Amino acid sequence: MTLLAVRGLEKSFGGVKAIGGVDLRFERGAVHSVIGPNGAGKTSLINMLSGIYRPDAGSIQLEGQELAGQPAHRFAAAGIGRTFQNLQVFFNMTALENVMTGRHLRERHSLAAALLRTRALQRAEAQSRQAAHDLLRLVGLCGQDDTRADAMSYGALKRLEIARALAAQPRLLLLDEPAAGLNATEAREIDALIQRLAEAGTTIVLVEHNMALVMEVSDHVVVLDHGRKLAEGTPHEVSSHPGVIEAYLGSAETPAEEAEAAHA
Ligand SMILES: Nc1ncnc2c1ncn2[C@@H]1O[C@H](COP(=O)(O)OP(=O)(O)OP(=O)(O)O)[C@@H](O)[C@H]1O
Repeated sequence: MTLLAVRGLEKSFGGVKAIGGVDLRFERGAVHSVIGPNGAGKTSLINMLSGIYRPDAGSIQLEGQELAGQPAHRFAAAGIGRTFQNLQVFFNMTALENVMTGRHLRERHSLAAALLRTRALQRAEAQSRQAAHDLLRLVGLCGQDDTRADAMSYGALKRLEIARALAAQPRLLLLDEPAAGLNATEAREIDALIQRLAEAGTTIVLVEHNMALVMEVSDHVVVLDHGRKLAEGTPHEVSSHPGVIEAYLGSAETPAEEAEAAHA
């Protein structure tokens, strides 16, 4: 069943058409990847899917709810979460506190409740701590609740970023290059984590240059080139698509070659 449907999406910057009329469907519980050569429009697309950029035209519907043109907090409230290439982590806070900041997106308390520290608020805080603890365990950061972010490795911070995004309990999670800068072992941990999330029912949209990860984890791959959808299908279908091979020849290795190189 379709969770997110995108129709006729367009975005230009000056004379550059970053996204030029793209239609997409993201199915519930599946892992979708968006790939393409540098400048293809991947970041522009996920910035629109998370409400950071306002599209020039087109529709973005989450289970029939129109979100195009709404502010970013509406996308979050509707159930779209995301991670960022440049980590959105508070380095002077512990891992647990970082994850709790993500959960606060969903919580609403009155000023009076906060000032009086009502029992309901204390209960909510205890639940929030427990949920953050569980998420750290889920992403493989068990035992690091009280570790300050500035003492964590880059690989651990990438997983902390995912835990922070999950704290808002998104139905659809946009992952912006979660494996960038990671070694092969750390990338495999991200691979396993994505599979666990999808099995638990979270729909994933992955933007990633690590083709080994994309080929391994995706149910469905969309290939963008010059702001347009060049191909889509299973990893096998897109990696043998002549147009995709041609698009990659000018800039980088083909998806299949990149996947092989990443495995080596
Ligand atoms: N904020 C912006 N201002 C001006 N031009 C932009 C902006 N964002 C993107 N572009 C342009 O839109 C086009 C698509 O860029 P985008 O960053 O979406 O591609 P990408 O596929 O994410 O590339 P990469 O893989 O290098 O991150 C590029 O020509 C880029 O220069």
